[in-house]
Amino acid sequence: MNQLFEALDFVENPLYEQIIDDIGKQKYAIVDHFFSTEEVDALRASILEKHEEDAFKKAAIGNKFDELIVKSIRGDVILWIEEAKSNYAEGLFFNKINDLVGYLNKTCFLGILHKEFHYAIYPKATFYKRHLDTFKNDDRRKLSFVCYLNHEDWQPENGGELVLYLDDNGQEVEKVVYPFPGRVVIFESQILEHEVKPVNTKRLSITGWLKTR
Ligand SMILES: O=C(O)CCC(=O)C(=O)O
Ligand SMILES: [Fe+2]
Repeated sequence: MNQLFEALDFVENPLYEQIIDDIGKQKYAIVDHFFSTEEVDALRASILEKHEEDAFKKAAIGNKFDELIVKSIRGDVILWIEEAKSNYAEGLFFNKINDLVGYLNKTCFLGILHKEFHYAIYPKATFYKRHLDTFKNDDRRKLSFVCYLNHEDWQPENGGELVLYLDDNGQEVEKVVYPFPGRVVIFESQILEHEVKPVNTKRLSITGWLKTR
């Protein structure tokens, strides 16, 4: 009887189904307005407030690299977000993430047990060179998740495009994604190489990973 109720509990979500379909077919999904204008505004206020508090650290790659080398690879500054200490805006963020993860786990058997997210600010003239999001000897990151917190009037000329390097029957194809506010990009961490092109204006985002262990 309990099992029956659990089955009845499941409501198909067309947006999530589209995401699952897209990732299955093309290794990535792009969803515009995943976060509402109100949610993006709240998260933007939060990222900027925390930046002012100087809580951001220069993004580091692994931990042994020389700072100069790091800078030549990536120039963003990041701040990890702790769900347990969420403010109002972060609470809205995690509500949506947890709903999506619950759905993925119910329908795709992905076994996402952990997640990690950080704010990222790319100051003018910074970038993140082409890379894969998985570390050597660590394959726990399954899906990469990026959500943009830029202003409503963000223009393509501001730069900072995310470029996904796709494989089209052995041919490399570039998929250019503009960091428009509310837009979310989800992709297979172990498969898709990608980069962030140099920005001409400060670029705001949350990046994270859904992990198996
Ligand atoms: O901000 C983006 O569009 C991608 C960021 C990224 O690739 C990373 O933080 O690993
Ligand atoms: Fe990345």
